[in-house]
This record gives sequence, C-alpha cells and structure tokens, in this order.
Amino acid sequence: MSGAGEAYPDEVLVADLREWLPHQRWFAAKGQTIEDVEVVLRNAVVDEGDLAADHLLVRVSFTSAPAQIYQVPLGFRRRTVDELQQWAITGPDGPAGRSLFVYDGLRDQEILDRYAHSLATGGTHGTLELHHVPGSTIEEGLRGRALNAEQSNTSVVLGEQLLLKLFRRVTLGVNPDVELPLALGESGCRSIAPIRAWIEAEIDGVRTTLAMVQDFAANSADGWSMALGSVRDLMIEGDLRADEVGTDFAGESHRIGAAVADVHAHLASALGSSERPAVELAGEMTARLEAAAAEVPDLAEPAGAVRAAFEQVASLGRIPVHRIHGDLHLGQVLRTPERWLVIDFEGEPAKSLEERRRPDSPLRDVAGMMRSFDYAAHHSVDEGESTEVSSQRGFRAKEWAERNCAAFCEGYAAAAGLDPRESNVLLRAYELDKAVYEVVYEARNRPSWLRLPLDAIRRLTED
Ligand SMILES: Nc1ncnc2c1ncn2[C@@H]1O[C@H](COP(=O)(O)OP(=O)(O)O)[C@@H](O)[C@H]1O
Ligand SMILES: O=P(O)(O)O[C@H]1O[C@H](CO)[C@@H](O[C@H]2O[C@H](CO)[C@@H](O)[C@H](O)[C@H]2O)[C@H](O)[C@H]1O
Repeated sequence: MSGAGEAYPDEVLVADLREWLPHQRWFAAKGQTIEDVEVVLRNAVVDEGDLAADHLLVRVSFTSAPAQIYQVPLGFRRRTVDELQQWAITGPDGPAGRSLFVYDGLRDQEILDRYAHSLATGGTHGTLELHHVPGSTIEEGLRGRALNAEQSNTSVVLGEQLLLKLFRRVTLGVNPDVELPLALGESGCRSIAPIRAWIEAEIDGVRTTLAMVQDFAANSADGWSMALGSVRDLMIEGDLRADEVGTDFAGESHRIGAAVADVHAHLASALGSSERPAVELAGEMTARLEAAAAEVPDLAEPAGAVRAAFEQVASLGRIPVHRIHGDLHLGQVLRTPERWLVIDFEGEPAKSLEERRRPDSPLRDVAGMMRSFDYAAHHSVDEGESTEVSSQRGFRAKEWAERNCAAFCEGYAAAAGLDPRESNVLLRAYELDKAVYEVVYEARNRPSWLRLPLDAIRRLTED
C-alpha cells in the first residue's frame, strides 16, 4: 500500500473517528457532545503489500468539557478481513468514498508483530521513543494477543511473558503507571509486576507516556474473579457462614492487606512522605461531592450526611501522606502462585494528572479495597429477588464483606504495624469519597450497577 495517509487523509479519518470513538469502552467522555477531532500525531508503523498501520493520537474537543487526547493505533487493508470486522472503524463497504478497510490496529496479529519488533529493538521510531528499563531486554519474535477485557486501556500479551499496556486516554506528562512501578522496582518491592520498557513521545512540547511493558503474570487470577467465586459459593450454601465455605476468601484478603502495606512502605521510602492539612483533604472531598451531586440526581438525598462526614475530617489536624496507588480495587490485585501483585498505578481515570500525582493518605487505597469487598459481596444480591430470599442473601453478603474487610485490615496492620481501622473517621470519609466517585462512574458507564455505591453510601452514613 503506498501510504495510508494519501488514501485515507486526516480530514476523512477524523470524520470517521468522531462516529466511532464514543462507542469505545475506554472513551472517557461518554455523554459529551464532540465539537472537533484533530490529529496530533500520525506515525507510520508498517506500509507493505496489502497492509498499512499508523500510530495515531487525536485531540477530541467537546462543546462543554475540556479536550481529551486518545491513542488509536489504526490498521488499513484493501479488503475487509472477517476476523477483524468487529473492530472495524469504516469501509471499504462502509460510507461512500472510503476505499480502505480501517480498524483498531491492536487486533491485527501482523501489526502486533511490528510493535513487538520495535519494542525488542528500542530506540526512536519516527516520533515514538521506546525505552528499556536499565538491565531489561525484550527478546525478538514475541507474538502478541490483545486481551479482550473491557478496560480503560488496551493490553496485549507478548509471548506469554510480557504485557504491553497502551494508554487509550493520554494525559500530557509522565504517567504514574510508569513512574511508580519504576520507583518501586528500584527500591526492591516484590509486590508488583516489574516494568521492563515504556513508550513516550513529545506531545505539545511535553514528554508524554504512551505505553508501558511489564512482566506478564501467567497463571494468575485477579482478586475480583476470586472474590466473586467465594461469594457465589457462599450464596449457594445459604445456611453456611462465610468461614464455613470451602472458598472462604479471608486468608487471601489478609495476604492482599500485607501486599498493599508492602507497596505503601516502598512508595513512602522511595518517593518520600509528608503531611497535608486535613481541612484541605476535606475540602477536596466536598468539592467532588458537589460536582457529583450536580451530575447524578440520586445523590441529592444522601448528600447532607456525606457532607457531615467530610466536615468531621476537617478537624483532624495534619494527615500523613505519600504517593499511593489511587484507584485500588480487587481487579487491581493479581494472585500468582507465589504472592499477590498490585497492578495498574495510573490512578482514577477521571482525575487530572496533577491530582493523581499528589501525595495522599494510604487510607485512600485501604478504602478502595473496603469498597471493592462491598461491591463483590452485594453484586450478586439481585434487587429483583423476593424479599425473603434477598434479605437472607443480603445478610450473607454483609457478613462476607465485613469478614474480608477485617481480614484485609489485619493483614495490613501485621505488615505496617498500624491498623487502618484506628483512623475510623478518615477511613469512612475515604470510603464515602470513593463511593461518590463510583456513583458518577456507574451512572456514566454501567447504570445498572448504580445501586451498589448508592446503597453503600446509605449504609456508611447510617452507622
Ligand atoms: N502483569 C500482569 N500479568 C497478568 N495479567 C495482567 C497484568 N497486568 C494486568 N493484567 C490483566 O489485565 C487486566 C487489565 O489490566 P489493568 O492494568 O487493570 O488495565 P486498565 O488500565 O485497562 O484497567 C487486569 O484485570 C488483569 O487481569
Ligand atoms: O480498573 P480501572 O482503572 O479501569 O477502574 C475503573 O473501573 C473499575 C471497574 O472496572 C471501577 O471499579 C468499581 O467496580 C469494581 C467492580 O467492577 C469494584 O471492584 C470497585 O470497587 C469499584 O470501584 C473503578 O472505580 C474505576 O476507576
């Protein structure tokens, strides 16, 4: 193919992306009206025979929200390929004037082979810079397979050894998902998947992270799936307590607590710790609540009680802070045959990079896990069930969540020497702050899950 750029110029490309982007799981601006799409980087990856691929970054501007940058590697072929049809962006059987089949390039084996080759070589490829972590090498010929998981980013397993994660929404600057694992790796933390390489480019004059490569934990299971298995077994055995079911999760929760404490200790020693006025933290929580309540009407009723919980934080003086994970939940911990690993240090996708890099209390991460135990427990208690059954299952769910929250805190305390439950006012405020964030997240992404954080806010403000 002689240059996809000629056959598929920027002005045609952006018109098609304008239609396609809002339907992608990783598109963070659901519900916003797109004003314009503009190409900020277009770098050829391959252009041979029937195949071309471009590494593409686009800036999407909206009528009533700040612009966002997205990373969209594209594949181009002269004919439609059946296996790639579900990833199609357009033609050639699509709208008039589109002579190429255009699709999400990370789904094409041949294109992934090119990325794997460039990663093995390292160095500069057009406007992209590929860096290896000192002491790490990437072997040639690793075959890629994209994970189908519905995630914020797109991950590709390379040769069952490495995981390439390409950030979909790109924020100008260094992504904490590279910054923190690099620091943790250097300080000898073993509770993470070591980072091996990253890709960056200069965007708007700022050195910006585009992707990272870390060790792939083969034979691992994520905490969310394991926890759901445990809850499912408990629900089947309606007359057994959580500690009597074979898949009791409390031992694992204890170990997850210890792994999170290990990560916190290394983050504090590698990147320093300090203090922040509690009144400032309380102000940030309240501001988030007001913004969330303006977006989701269901928050109007509990908002008063949540505000009161945040006001209690304001009187706590100064709070010890250091860099933290920032978006910890059961899906961010992986059980390998040897240990639990903490992954995905990007922070909450809705926050600015500056906010995500700001030191915060480790209790924010602990609260993230408390919320996740609550999600796992209540997710299978269906609203539509008969009152009698659902109250029995509701009782079991509450018991499971309390048991695992306690085990996590005990594991954390055993490793850190400090039990998070001793800071109950601050911990509850962080749980509420996370639940408020989840209300917005679910309203935008999974409206049928909205009841989970809303019920939790009710429970947390009732006690
Ligand atoms: N190092 C790893 N080894 C094995 N699987 C991983 C690894 N990192 C992530 N995963 C899997 O990929 C999924 C997505 O990873 P994550 O970092 O959470 O991506 P995202 O930023 O898109 O949410 C995880 O739920 C996990 O199942
Ligand atoms: O994993 P991401 O970084 O994309 O995090 C976002 O998506 C999560 C859902 O996948 C969301 O987590 C919420 O749902 C989880 C169950 O699916 C639950 O375990 C978490 O406790 C709950 O917060 C996360 O908040 C969001 O940032």
